[in-house]
Amino acid sequence: MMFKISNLTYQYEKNKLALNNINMDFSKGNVIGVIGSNGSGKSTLFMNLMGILKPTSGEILFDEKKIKHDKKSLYNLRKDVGIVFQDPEKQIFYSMVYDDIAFALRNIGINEETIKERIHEALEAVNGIDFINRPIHFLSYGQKKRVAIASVIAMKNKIVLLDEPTAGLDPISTRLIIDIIKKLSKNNVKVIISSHDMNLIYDICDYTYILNKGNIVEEGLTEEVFINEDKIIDAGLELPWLVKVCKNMNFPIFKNERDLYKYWNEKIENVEFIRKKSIEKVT
Ligand SMILES: Nc1ncnc2c1ncn2[C@@H]1O[C@H](COP(=O)(O)OP(=O)(O)OP(=O)(O)O)[C@@H](O)[C@H]1O
Repeated sequence: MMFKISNLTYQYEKNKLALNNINMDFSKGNVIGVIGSNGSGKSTLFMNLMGILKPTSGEILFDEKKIKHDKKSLYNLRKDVGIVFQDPEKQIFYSMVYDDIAFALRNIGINEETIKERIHEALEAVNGIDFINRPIHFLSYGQKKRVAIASVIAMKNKIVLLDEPTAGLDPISTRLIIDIIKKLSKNNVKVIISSHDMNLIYDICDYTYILNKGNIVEEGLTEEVFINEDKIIDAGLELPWLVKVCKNMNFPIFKNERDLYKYWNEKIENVEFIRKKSIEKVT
């Protein structure tokens, strides 16, 4: 059950390509990152994947079949693929949280009993069970975003697209979202994240694509795509802080903070050991 994109081009206006002949294969990772600066084409890509936009040329294969844009095909596609838009307001259809999450589930014919269970489960997962009977417009931006994520969790999609999942969120909510993404991945849901938050991508994606003005300029295992700093800078991005620190300290490049501290503490202990030994020798 996977997306494969070949030679996808998308054009909103004449003489300007929002996506220029791109190729992607989402079987290459479990949590896939798509990074790029403002206007690089990330949202356009996601809207093509959801069938909201139709490729100008090239094709998107899902499960080895070309995506079709008739009502029935899109209905089937969206049973498997869910999206959380950057702006949670875009995703709200009903005034009450419960009904809003229930909407998509009712749409695919799930019974009310199961819907109730799924809504509880999904809201628990985003730490938002308190919102269940609240009107959505009473919620803050970050709370709305969590409701939007609960909606896709409740759908039990096989693939989830997250457009800037942590933009505008405080550190606690950001950590919560990271945990949710890790949990989804553990449950074999493929997660595709678009972001210009390099730290987020470095932390959770195992495979990453870099978009620059509609072109894919780099792709690979996440640890490897950040090796070429010039390409990152050229794409209007920056290195994740961890990579920057490791690089400038001439350390090996670590994938997580814990390994860096472990390495540093061992180094310090070593230095301490040598210092003690040298004192022993002298005395
Ligand atoms: N509805 C539209 N009509 C015309 N041009 C558009 C439209 N939407 C996007 N574009 C153009 O397409 C290009 C890609 O935009 P897109 O929104 O996909 O970028 P993005 O990477 O998601 O940006 P951001 O990080 O700001 O969300 C930009 O040059 C943008 O100006």
